[in-house]
Amino acid sequence: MENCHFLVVTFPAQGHINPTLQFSKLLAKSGVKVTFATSFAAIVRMNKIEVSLPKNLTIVPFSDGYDDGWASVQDFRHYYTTLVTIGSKNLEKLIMEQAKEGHPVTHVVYSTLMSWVGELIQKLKIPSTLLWIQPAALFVIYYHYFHEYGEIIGECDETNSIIELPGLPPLTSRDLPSFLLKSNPDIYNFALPSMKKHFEVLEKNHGDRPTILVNSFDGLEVEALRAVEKIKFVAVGPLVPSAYLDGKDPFDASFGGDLLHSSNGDSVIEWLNSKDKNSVVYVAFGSYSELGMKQMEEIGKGLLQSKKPFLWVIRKAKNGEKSEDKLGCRDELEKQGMIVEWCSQVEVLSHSSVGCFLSHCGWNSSIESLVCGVPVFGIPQWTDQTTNVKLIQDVWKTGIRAVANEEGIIEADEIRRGLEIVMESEEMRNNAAKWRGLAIDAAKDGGSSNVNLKAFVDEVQAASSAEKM
Ligand SMILES: O=c1ccn([C@@H]2O[C@H](COP(=O)(O)OP(=O)(O)O[C@H]3O[C@H](CO)[C@@H](O)[C@H](O)[C@H]3O)[C@@H](O)[C@H]2O)c(=O)[nH]1
Repeated sequence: MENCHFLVVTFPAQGHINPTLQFSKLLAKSGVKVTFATSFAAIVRMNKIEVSLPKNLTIVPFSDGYDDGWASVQDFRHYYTTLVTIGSKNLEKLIMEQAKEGHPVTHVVYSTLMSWVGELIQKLKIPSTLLWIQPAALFVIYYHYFHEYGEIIGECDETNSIIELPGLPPLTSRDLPSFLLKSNPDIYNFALPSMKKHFEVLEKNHGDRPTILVNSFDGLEVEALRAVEKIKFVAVGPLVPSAYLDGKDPFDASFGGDLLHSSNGDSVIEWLNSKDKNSVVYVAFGSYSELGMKQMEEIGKGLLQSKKPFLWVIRKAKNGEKSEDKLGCRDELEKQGMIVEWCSQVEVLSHSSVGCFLSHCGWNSSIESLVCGVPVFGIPQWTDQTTNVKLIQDVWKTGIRAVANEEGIIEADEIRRGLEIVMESEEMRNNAAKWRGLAIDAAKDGGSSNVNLKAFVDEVQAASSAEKM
C-alpha cells in the first residue's frame, strides 16, 4: 500500500502519546506507511522508542517552540499559543519535506487538543481524521453542549439537577467534564474554546458526517457510539500494547513512548511476585496531575489504615521536588508498600497480585484497568476524569468514586473504606473480568476494532486512489 502515507500527529504529553503511538503501530501493521510526529522535546525524552516498532513506522519530531519541554512551564496558555503558531509552521515544513523525499503524506490523523492540525491540513488540501483519545461519551457530551443542549447542560451546572442526554446515562454536574463547569472560570474560559474548535474544524473540513476514530470498542459504549447521527464513530481501541490483549505479539509489550522518568521495572515486578493474588493496591494519578500535600497525607494514612500492600507512583513535582520526602508517615509507608517514581503501568495492572487501582481515572488508566480486569477506586481530578469514573461506577460497574469532604479532600477513613469495598467486591471483580474478555475480543483478528480499523484504512486508500485517477 505504498500509495498511502499516514501522518499521525499528537500533543506531546504521555496520556496522548501512548494511545496515538499504539494506534500508529496498528496502522503500520495493516501495511501502510506511517509517520508519527510530536514535539522535538517529547521525542528526545522517549527512552524506549526502539522497542517493537514496525519497520514502516517512522518517528519524526517537529519543534513546538519549547525544545526543552513544556511540562514544567507554569503558563500553559502561552505554551498552547506557541504550539499552534510555531508548531503549524514546523509541521507544514515536515509535510513538505516528506513530499520532497518522495513520500507525500496522503492522510493526516490528529488527536484531541490538536484541532489546529486539522486547520493546517485543510489549507494544504490533505484529507484528515480526528483520533479522539477519550471515551466516545465525552465527545458526545461536548457535541451536545455545542449543538442543541448548551443551555440545559449550563443549567445543570448551576442547579446540580439531573440531565438526560441522548446516548448517555443520567448525569449531574459532578459527572460532567470539568471543562464545562463555569465554577472553574480559568479552565472554562481557556479549555472550552479549544474543544469548540474541534467541532468548527470538523464541520469545515468534512461537512455533514465526519468519521471520528475513538479509543474505545463497540461493546463498551454501545449507546454513545450511536448517539449522534451526524458523527460516524469508528472505535479502534483499546489502544494498549497487544501483549496485554491477545498476547499474540509478545514484542509489543510496552507503549514504546515513555517520556524519561526513572523506572524501577525489575524490582517492582519482583516485589509484586512476592505478594498474594489480588492483594495489592496500585496507586497512580497519571502523568500530569499533582495532588496537594494535604491529599497525599490522607492517601498515605488511608493506605496505612487499610493494612494492604501497595505500590504507589509518586512522580517528581513540576518544580523537581519529590513529594514523598515531605510525607509525615513515609517510613511507615515504606514498611507496608513500595513507592516508585514511575513504572510500566500496564505491566503492573496485568500482574495477578494487583487487586485494586486507586486512580485519577484518566482515560488511558481507565481503559487499561478494563483490559487488565482490575477494579477501580476513583479519585478524579478534572477534565474527562469525572465522567470516566461515572461510567466506571454506573455503566461498567467495575469500581466506585471516592467521596470528598467539604474542602474537596478525600480523607483517610474514606480511602480505607473505599479500598475495602472495592477489594472485597466479587461483583466488581467479575465485571472487570467480563470487560477484559470483551476488550480482548474486540482487538483480536476479526474482532470489532480490528475490522473497524481495516475498513477505515480501506476507505482512505480507496479515496486516495480515486483522487489520483
Ligand atoms: O507510573 C506510570 C503512570 C502512568 N503510566 C502511563 O501513563 C498514561 C497516563 O494516561 P492517563 O491515565 O490517561 O492520564 P494522564 O496522563 O493524566 O492523561 C491526560 O490525557 C488523557 C487523554 O486525553 C485524559 O483522559 C486524562 O484525563 C488527562 O489527564 C497511561 O497510559 C499509563 O499506563 C505509566 O506507564 N506509568
